[in-house]
Amino acid sequence: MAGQKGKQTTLGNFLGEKKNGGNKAAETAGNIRSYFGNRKDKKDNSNDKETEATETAVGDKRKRPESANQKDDNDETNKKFKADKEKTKEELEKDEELKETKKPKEELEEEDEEIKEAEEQEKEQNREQQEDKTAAHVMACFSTADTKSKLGMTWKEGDDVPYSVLCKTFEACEATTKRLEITEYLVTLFVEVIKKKPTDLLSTLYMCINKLCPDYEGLELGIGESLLMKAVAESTGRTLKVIQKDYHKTGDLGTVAKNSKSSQSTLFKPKRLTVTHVFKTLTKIAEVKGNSAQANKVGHIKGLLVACEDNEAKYLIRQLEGKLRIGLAEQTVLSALAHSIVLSKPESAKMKTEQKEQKLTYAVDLVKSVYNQLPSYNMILPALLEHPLDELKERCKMRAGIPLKPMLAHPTKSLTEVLDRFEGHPFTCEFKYDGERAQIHKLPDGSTKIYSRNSEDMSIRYPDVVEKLKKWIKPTTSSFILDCEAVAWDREKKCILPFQVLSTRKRKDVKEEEITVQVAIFAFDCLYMNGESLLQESLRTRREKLLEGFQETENEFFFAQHMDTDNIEDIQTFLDVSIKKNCEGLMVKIYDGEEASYEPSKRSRNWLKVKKDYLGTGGVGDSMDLVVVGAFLGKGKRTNVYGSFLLGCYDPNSGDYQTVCKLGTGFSDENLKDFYETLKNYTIPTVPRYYQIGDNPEAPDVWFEPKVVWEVKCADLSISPRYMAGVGLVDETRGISLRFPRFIRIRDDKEAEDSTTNEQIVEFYESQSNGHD
Ligand SMILES: Nc1ncnc2c1ncn2[C@@H]1O[C@H](COP(=O)(O)OP(=O)(O)OP(=O)(O)O)[C@@H](O)[C@H]1O
Ligand SMILES: [Mg+2]
Ligand SMILES: [Mg+2]
Repeated sequence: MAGQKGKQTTLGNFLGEKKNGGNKAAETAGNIRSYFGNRKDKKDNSNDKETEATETAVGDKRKRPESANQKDDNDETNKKFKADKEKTKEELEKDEELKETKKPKEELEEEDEEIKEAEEQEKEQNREQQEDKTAAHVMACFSTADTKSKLGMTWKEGDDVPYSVLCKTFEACEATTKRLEITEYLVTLFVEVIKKKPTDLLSTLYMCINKLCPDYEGLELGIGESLLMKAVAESTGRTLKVIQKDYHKTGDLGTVAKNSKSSQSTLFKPKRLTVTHVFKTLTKIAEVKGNSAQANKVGHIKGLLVACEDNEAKYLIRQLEGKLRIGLAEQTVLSALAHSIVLSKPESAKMKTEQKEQKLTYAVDLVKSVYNQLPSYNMILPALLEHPLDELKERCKMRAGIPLKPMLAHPTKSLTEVLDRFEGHPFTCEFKYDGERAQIHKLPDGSTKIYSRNSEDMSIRYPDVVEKLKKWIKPTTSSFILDCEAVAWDREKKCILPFQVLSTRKRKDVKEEEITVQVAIFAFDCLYMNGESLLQESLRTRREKLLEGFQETENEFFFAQHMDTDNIEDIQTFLDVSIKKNCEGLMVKIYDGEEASYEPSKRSRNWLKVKKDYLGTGGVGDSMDLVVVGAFLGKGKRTNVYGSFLLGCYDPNSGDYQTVCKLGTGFSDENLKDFYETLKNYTIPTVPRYYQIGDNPEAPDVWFEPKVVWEVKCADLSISPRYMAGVGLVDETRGISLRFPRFIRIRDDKEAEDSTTNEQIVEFYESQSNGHD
């Protein structure tokens, strides 16, 4: 626990720290970095402080005449000026009169609240954009020279990229919490790779995000600890017992491997590792199947470990574990990639700072948006390396067969909240079906695929759906991507069955003749049709395409029920019907205009979910999906199983899990038995370094790897020194915890990294009618 406290302090130091770059550009970077540094504890600062920090960041931009910010400002002023000019004198006088009439205090407070909320929303939306712009500004002034020597990038042009260079970059990234600094390291690495060995860029990039291929290809690392410990022991000549003991002390097998290596004397020096060799071997390890798979894997791992030097063993082991956890968010990697493509082009050296900055901003927007539509580096990288940026969109178009990350919704607590948020916008209501998200693709060659919300191939899970799907398609429809929910379905009674029934369906090796749980598909969106992307179209248009291109088929395929009205009574009735029909509530979506476009991978405010269970509770608005990180041994009736559990949420910025509550209710005896059996496979000897556990005197009896995700409801949320969720965002040292949490169900469609994030927990906390403290 002491280690955890230490971690908080270190974090604090980093946030305050400003690195000295030595030149002017670095100074600007320093200012901007301190803005980014504050991101993590954004909300624990007073508002003033935050505005000040933001202004430092934006300040530089405002001075430059052509900046995008200023243009926006001007546009706004012009619009207002025009509008004012069009008003008659009479109207203007009336305006003045209105201003002078004093409003009652409550009304003013309410307005204040509204303004605050609107501002918050806008801030959130602008934040990412602002970060991209700031990064572009810094990178335009940035020279990779200093960073290059720090990261030891001295290998010869044409040679393979050494693994040591990658590991030094990882080390530098791990030592900071600042996104911008991480971007600098990555850009330096990528630019160098592009210049010296562009064919190594793909493996370098995959190694940075610790993946072997796109998610839909389904090849994953994540070697069990016992196997890794065995390999470490065998390759270093230390006993397994000593390795285990060391692991218990540090909580990081990577560090144990590194230390074991340094205490070992080698007689002959094996050839230094290269990124491509390690990547290929990792792929082999992930692919090995069959009887002697274990021995085969250990063999490969040992082969790599023997050749490791310095900190290489540390990162190699972490890569094998499938958790690099050095704070490299995929968005940062994407933006670094875009920057390095621009900066590695010879013409960029001749560009003026401002021009370069524009080009960088353009590249980041472009690469991110193309990646959203075609999430495959295998396809994007060659286009980026071999062709002009301007051709990227044309060359890398969305296509059937490559799954998109689905658009997600924001929770709300009441229909009035929905009406308030969507005021002035046409919107549409749909039933919210309670099943599993399914993205259905039909490729031009006639084959079909079904993907989960995580882009996993679910075609083998739903062979029955794949088989039937041709009947639903009208002859004019050749290729498509549909966004749907698969729900358990009773063919006799012709009704939806609860989620629990669906979850009893087998996940693997499903044979059509053995299927006991039937599913029906409810389609609510059409993202692509006959070779054309529909993402930019409004929901109205996309729905039209859906209705035109498909036909409902009894017991198999339906269009999501919808109703377009803004009458609250009608919506209420529609909601009641949805519940009667075994749905969870409603999804309310903006229907027309730009905001009605489909935003892949985004939790958008243009889609709101209203769940019946949470209406009028004044509480939280939605359930949470949390990771089981530890357990307490049961007593009395629960002897021999775990009696209660410690749960955590995910911090995507650091890759850490932060504890959020202890959970002991909502389980059946059956559940507890099952969970004991499953979870005991994931026990680890000590609390890992990527768990932030706070100052809780009640430590669990066992710790688990972050594998199992449960859906949990709670009465409300409060600040607590015992838990760490969102620490630094609302309170400097304390986190947020769930009060009266209750187990709802397993979420085996979610991985630990898809669980509720620290920022979402903060949002839930802040949206409570009255926060407890
Ligand atoms: N008409 C609909 N439109 C969009 N999504 C729908 C619809 N009906 C059901 N869904 C499902 O609702 C999900 C969103 O709400 P839900 O609360 O179930 O989210 P979740 O799966 O717990 O994930 P998260 O809480 O992260 O959003 C979608 O991902 C989709 O699977
Ligand atoms: Mg759901
Ligand atoms: Mg949910």
